[in-house]
Amino acid sequence: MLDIISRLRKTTNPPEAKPLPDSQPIRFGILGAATIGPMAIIAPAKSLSEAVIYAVAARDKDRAAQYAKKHGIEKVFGGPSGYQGATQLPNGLHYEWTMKALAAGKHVLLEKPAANTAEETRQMFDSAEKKGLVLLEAVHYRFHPAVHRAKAILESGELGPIKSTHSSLAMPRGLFNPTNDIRFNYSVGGGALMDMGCYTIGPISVVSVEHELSSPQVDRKTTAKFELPGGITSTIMCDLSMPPYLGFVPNMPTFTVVVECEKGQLEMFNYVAPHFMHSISIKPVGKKGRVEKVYKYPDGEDWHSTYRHQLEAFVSKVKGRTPRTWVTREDSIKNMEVIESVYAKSGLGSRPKSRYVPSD
Ligand SMILES: NC(=O)C1=CN([C@@H]2O[C@H](COP(=O)(O)OP(=O)(O)OC[C@H]3O[C@@H](n4cnc5c(N)ncnc54)[C@H](OP(=O)(O)O)[C@@H]3O)[C@@H](O)[C@H]2O)C=CC1
Ligand SMILES: O=C1OC[C@@H](O)[C@H](O)[C@H]1O
Repeated sequence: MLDIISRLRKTTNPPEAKPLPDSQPIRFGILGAATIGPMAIIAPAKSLSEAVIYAVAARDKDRAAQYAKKHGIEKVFGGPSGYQGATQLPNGLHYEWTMKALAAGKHVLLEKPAANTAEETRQMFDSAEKKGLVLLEAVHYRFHPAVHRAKAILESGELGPIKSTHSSLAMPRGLFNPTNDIRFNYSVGGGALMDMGCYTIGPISVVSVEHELSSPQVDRKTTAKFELPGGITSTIMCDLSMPPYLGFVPNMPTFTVVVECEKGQLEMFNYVAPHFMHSISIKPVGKKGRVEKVYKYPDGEDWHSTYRHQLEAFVSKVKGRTPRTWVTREDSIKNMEVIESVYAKSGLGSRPKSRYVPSD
């Protein structure tokens, strides 16, 4: 327990990094005075010598100014040059503001899911490639050593070939307000599948879908079954507002993946935010099981969050180095294709395409 508190404390309030003598920090401008900002980029940047949160832009300048003051950000709105972008806007605005940032010559760290459609995602990556800029969808958990370890166990053959996977991501009712949270707002790209389902899928074909709706086009909860190459089946469940157990006992958030293999099972608890706490339970058939926990890379710290590893990778890429992990153009496009295929199968349809038309 003390370990968890200590990690949490250092993750949210990390020691400040000193500038490097031979490398200029990359200056970031944040688009949106967003809730996720402090955890996803502001705190991580404090402990990275090569990143500075330099500017924040918001629709309401006063709000941006308050946010800047609270988080020690120098510029409000920022200028057209000299900093890179991080878009923390609702999903439906990712395309417009990423295209604008790329057009202004900025590298972009883009919140998940990449956009409302696969076609918009393709266009953003085309634009970034044309201009030689870095664009990364923030699928942050993929950068954490615990997730690398779980993958390595599965790839080692210890548990044999994968037969099926089941991933559940669910938040208790009351955490997000259905009347004003972006997650429940169709016009800005809401839906459980967009918000949390985007973490659960890969290059897979949907077989069946069930949704529970919070409004006519917004899935509060989605469960879907997929088929992967090699006869592997995969199910996902994502819920923005789990009803209380027995009608009154609040649920804990659920972030679990279970992988059934021919020679055993791997279950990872909290794969989305493993830096707080996680466990990887390995249960080989007929043998004693074990639990592994991996909080750090050999050259890292146990309080380095998924977001901090992600930011480090982004900065490395911008600086021309090769990051340990990357989320590719193909990953992001495929993810959106699968999300759209699930919405198509359920009849809800894709989230609305952006009306923004890029000028070049
Ligand atoms: N990586 C992660 O772990 C997480 C990622 N996310 C992702 O980050 C993004 C932002 O999420 P979160 O911080 O929770 O969102 P917020 O509710 O804080 O909204 C983010 C920003 O979006 C703008 N905004 C809010 N509502 C509207 C609206 N109705 N129309 C237009 N703009 C609006 C506001 O910009 P302004 O400040 O200009 O008013 C706001 O600051 C999403 O894409 C989400 O999927 C979210 C949580 C966790
Ligand atoms: O990590 C996350 O967990 C909760 C979600 O609602 C959020 O948007 C997501 O990114």
